[in-house]
Amino acid sequence: MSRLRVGLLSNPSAAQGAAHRVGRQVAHLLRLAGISVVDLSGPSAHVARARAEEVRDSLTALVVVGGDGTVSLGAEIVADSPVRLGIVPAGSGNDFARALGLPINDPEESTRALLHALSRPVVTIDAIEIIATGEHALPHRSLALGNVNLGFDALVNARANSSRAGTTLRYPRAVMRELRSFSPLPFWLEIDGGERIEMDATVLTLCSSGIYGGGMQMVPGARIDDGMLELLSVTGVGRTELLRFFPRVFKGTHTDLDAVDIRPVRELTLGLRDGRALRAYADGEARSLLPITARVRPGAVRLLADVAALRAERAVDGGAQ
Ligand SMILES: Nc1ncnc2c1ncn2[C@@H]1O[C@H](COP(=O)(O)OP(=O)(O)OP(=O)(O)O)[C@@H](O)[C@H]1O
Repeated sequence: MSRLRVGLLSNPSAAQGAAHRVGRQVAHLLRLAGISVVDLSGPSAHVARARAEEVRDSLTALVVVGGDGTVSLGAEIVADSPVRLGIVPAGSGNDFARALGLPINDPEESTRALLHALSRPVVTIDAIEIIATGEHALPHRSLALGNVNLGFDALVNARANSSRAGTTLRYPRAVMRELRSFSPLPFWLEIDGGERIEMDATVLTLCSSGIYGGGMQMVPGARIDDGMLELLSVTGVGRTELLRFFPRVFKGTHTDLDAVDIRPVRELTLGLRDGRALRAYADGEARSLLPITARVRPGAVRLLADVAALRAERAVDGGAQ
């Protein structure tokens, strides 16, 4: 038996229950490969987190089985520790896994990739720290690995998460419902500690991976390991233009439109000028109400994935298409 000890946290609610079965399969395969596996899954995210935090320092890696929400839960548990974060995509959207180029819907291939990465050099990636800064806000801090949604797509995310529609229809339906009543949001922003500026934006997203919403390539050039974030804003567009804009984001061809601006950012503080209650969403999960500060935490998470090999594979696949 190897001395490697892996904690496995599968989210029984991800992808409407499918992740639990995948978690059991991955645990079995890891054990067959001689890895000591401790199951940290729990009936709630809160219980699973407590179990994982209790044993964290005895682990080589924490493997999370679920979607983007479970990945960010895992990132919060291992951030700033030597424990590596392994990801088995088993959620509905799996956008962060897509950004990494991980195998999707293939537990055996996922396990092979984890075992391979255990013998490869450690790769670190950036995290995004989100802090509530409102005068009356309860102290709240969370981490995300993918993106923080602050505009139209935060409203869409809120609606999609509360929808009973099936996974494929949930997001497009929420887009259509939100579009009916949407008008640009009156933000104030302070970028990298600079002066306060005003911006009426439709879409406003702080990106590390740049991919969300089930494969939307919002910022195609974003990198998860460059110590920077990208602030994407879409301004000056009405509902009809926004409707035309959305299909383009799946190919990432929207970035040359005049309405779209992408700028590198390390830290962003923002709120709404009209004092409306708007909640930020990150990696598909509800976070703090605005105002918030969100900042990059360079190299905060050590990944259990051979990112270089995954990138090379993607380049070959891309070239072959
Ligand atoms: N027992 C549990 N363990 C871990 N997380 C849980 C648990 N029960 C509920 N959750 C919550 O499940 C929610 C959704 O998880 P996740 O994002 O992984 O799946 P998904 O929504 O199907 O996938 P995606 O975000 O990729 O579309 C998260 O808010 C997470 O906190």
